Amino acid sequence: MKRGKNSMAHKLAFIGFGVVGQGLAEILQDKRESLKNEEGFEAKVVAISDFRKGSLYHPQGLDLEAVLETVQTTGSLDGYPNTDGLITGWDSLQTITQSNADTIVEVSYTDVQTGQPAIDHCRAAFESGKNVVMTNKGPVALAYQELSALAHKHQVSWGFEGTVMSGTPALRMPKLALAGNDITEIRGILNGTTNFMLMRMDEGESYGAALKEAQSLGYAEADPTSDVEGLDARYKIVILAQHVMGMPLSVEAVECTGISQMTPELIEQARAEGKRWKLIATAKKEHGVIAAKVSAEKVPLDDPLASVSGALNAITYETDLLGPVTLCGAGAGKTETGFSLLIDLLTIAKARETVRS
Ligand SMILES: NC(=O)C1=CN([C@@H]2O[C@H](COP(=O)(O)OP(=O)(O)OC[C@H]3O[C@@H](n4cnc5c(N)ncnc54)[C@H](OP(=O)(O)O)[C@@H]3O)[C@@H](O)[C@H]2O)C=CC1
Ligand SMILES: N[C@@H](CC=O)C(=O)O
Repeated sequence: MKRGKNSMAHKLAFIGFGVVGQGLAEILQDKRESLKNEEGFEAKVVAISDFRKGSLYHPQGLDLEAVLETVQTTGSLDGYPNTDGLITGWDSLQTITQSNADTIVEVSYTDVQTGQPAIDHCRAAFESGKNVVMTNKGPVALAYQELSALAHKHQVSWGFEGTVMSGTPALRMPKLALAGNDITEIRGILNGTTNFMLMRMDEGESYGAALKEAQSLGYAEADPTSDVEGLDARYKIVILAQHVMGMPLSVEAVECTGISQMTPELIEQARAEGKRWKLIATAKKEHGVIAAKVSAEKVPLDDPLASVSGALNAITYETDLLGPVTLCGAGAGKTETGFSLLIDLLTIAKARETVRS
C-alpha cells in the first residue's frame, strides 16, 4: 500500500559507526526511494560521532553516499568533503545534546560490566527531548526501569529491537502479536557468534578459526569474550525477562557459562549420543519468581533448536493461550541488525504521523 508523503525528514545522529551503524546507513541510502514512497519515511543523517573514525555534524544533513564511500575506503571519516557549515570533532555527548537531531542511533560497543557510556548517552538524549534507537544491549539490560521512566517523562521513544536476535522481532512479536498471553517460559539460542562457531566446529574447524570467521562476518562483539563466555546471551535473556515477561531480573542473578571450554572431543561425544551442542538461554517464571540461566547444552537432534545453524537464532515462548510459539531468524549481521534500527525508526515515524493527524 502506498502511503502519503511525510513532509518532515527524521534527523538522525549516529553514536558509533562500525558494522551496524554502516549497515543502517546503507539501508537508508539504498532504500531511500522505496522508504519514501511506500512508508512515507524520510531520514536525514545530520551527525556521526565515532570514537576513532572521527565525527561530522551538518545541521542540513550529511551526504550519506560520500560518508559511506569515505569510511569504507579509508576507515575514517576524516576525508569527508569539507562543505560550508560542517562541524567536526564533536564527541558523543556534544553530538547528542548540541546537534539538531531528533533521534539518536546508539550503536557503540556494548560494555557488559557497566553499560557505559551508552547509559549516559540515553540519559542525555532523553533529557534533551530526543528519541533513541539502539542495538547496544548494556542500557537495556542494566538500566531498563530507569531509562523507560526517563523516556516516558520526556515523552520520547526508546527503541531497542536489535538488542535481542538482531532484526528478527523477538521483542516486538511477543509484545504485539502475543499480547494478552501469560508468557511463562522463554528458551532459545540468542547468540549468533557461538551458534556459528558450534556449527563450524561440528564441521571440523578449530575453535580459534571458527571465532575468527565469525568476527570477519561482523557477528562478534568488539570483545568476543562476551560471546564465547555467554555474557551477551545473559544480557539478552535479562532484556527478554524484563521487557517481554515483565519480570525484574538482574544480570548477576543469571547463572552463566559459555562455550570457551568446548573441544573436538566434546563435540564428538555429543554426536555419538545423537545430540548437538547449543548455547541455550532460559528464563522461567514460577509462582511469581523468575529463574534464568545460560549454558551449553547437548540438544537431541529432534529438538527444533538442534537444526538452527550458523548465525541464526531461535526462541520459544511458552504461552498460556497458544502453547509454545517459536520464532527463528537472523541473530547477528550488518544488514540484519541495521534493519532492526530501521523498524524502530519506522515505528517512531508512524507514531509521530498518528499524533499529527
Ligand atoms: N554486529 C552485530 O551483529 C550486532 C551488534 N549488536 C550491538 O550493536 C552495537 C554495535 O555493534 P557493531 O557495529 O557490530 O560494533 P563495532 O565494533 O563494529 O562498532 C562500534 C563502533 O562504536 C564506536 N564507539 C565505541 N564507543 C564509542 C563512543 N563512546 N562514542 C562514539 N563511538 C564509539 C567504535 O569506534 P572505534 O572502533 O572507531 O573505536 C566502533 O566504530 C554493539 O553494542 C553490539 O553489541 C547488536 C546486535 C547484533
Ligand atoms: N555478538 C552478537 C551480536 C548480536 O547481538 C551475537 O553474536 O549474537
